[in-house]
Amino acid sequence: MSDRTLLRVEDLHLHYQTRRGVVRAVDGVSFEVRRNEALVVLGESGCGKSSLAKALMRVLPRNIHQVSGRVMLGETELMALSDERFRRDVQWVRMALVMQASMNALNPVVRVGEQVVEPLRVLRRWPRARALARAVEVFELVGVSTDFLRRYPFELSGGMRQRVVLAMALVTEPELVILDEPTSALDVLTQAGIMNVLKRLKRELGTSFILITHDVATSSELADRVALMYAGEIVEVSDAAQFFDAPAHPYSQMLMASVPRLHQEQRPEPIPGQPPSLLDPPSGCRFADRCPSRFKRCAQHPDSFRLGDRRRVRCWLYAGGDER
Ligand SMILES: Nc1ncnc2c1ncn2[C@@H]1O[C@H](COP(=O)(O)OP(=O)(O)OP(=O)(O)O)[C@@H](O)[C@H]1O
Repeated sequence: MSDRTLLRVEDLHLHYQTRRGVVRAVDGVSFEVRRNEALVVLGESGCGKSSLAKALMRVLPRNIHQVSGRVMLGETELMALSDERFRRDVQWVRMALVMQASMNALNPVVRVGEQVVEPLRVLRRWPRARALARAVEVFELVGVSTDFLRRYPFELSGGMRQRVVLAMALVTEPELVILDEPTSALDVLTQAGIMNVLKRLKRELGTSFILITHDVATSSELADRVALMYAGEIVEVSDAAQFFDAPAHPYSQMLMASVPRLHQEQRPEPIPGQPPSLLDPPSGCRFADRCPSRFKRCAQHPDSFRLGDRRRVRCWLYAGGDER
């Protein structure tokens, strides 16, 4: 692992048990995040993005069928830690998660300042005054007036509540912050404000981010790297500039062609068809049914092929590269 690598995920699986069978929400996912890097995990609804975040952060529902793989945070092998050690040393300490719609999950009867310092009070046992002094710092960082520390969530707009949730994630100075659709419930202007805060945080704090989104426009704002998910797998992971300029996987190409753009002569082309069910995904390439480039070999499950230095594509078209 290069010393710039903060997180390395190898062959991560998260399968759920349901009455209808096993749902393979995360099905053999590998990627890495460097220090001070933002990786965007992009993909359509239901492809397994939130499940990936939950598996990394060990926020798991009860109906787990399988969770496996290797996750290294710095020198720490996370999957080998007991729940107790994980909670004490990693969760909210080195790695924080801003869950989807978490701005609506703030406790309505507790002042936001008290909520923001809770990780410090509970995990670090900081006295109240010291913790509140840190809250002032993080409020300034995320652009919320410190007058708001004494307010209740209902007194804040959606955008301000989202910043408060971000402040809560940052209060312990984690090395990695995972953000699951942090702007999807907000209007366009408020979304832009949050994205600007994230860009500034990345610049000023040196924190690494995993930003989960279904929205190509949002992803292009912050991304250094992009991992595109499809039906529980990562089909392409590459530098953001490469991904947006010259996407390699046929799904990446079709996704980019489906996005409306200013100054674009061609009309956006929606991708025909539907992703397969994760209950019983096809044994070959999961995108084959929708892929205009499919050929005989796509009936077999493709490996992830290396294409240049830090790019990998799960598609037989690239089988000439080094297999892994
Ligand atoms: N606890 C659970 N039990 C069974 N199936 C689940 C559970 N949680 C999620 N799923 C299923 O796992 C698959 C992946 O869901 P997940 O929420 O991770 O996707 P997503 O890409 O984050 O989508 P969205 O953006 O809509 O949340 C979906 O088919 C979903 O229905």
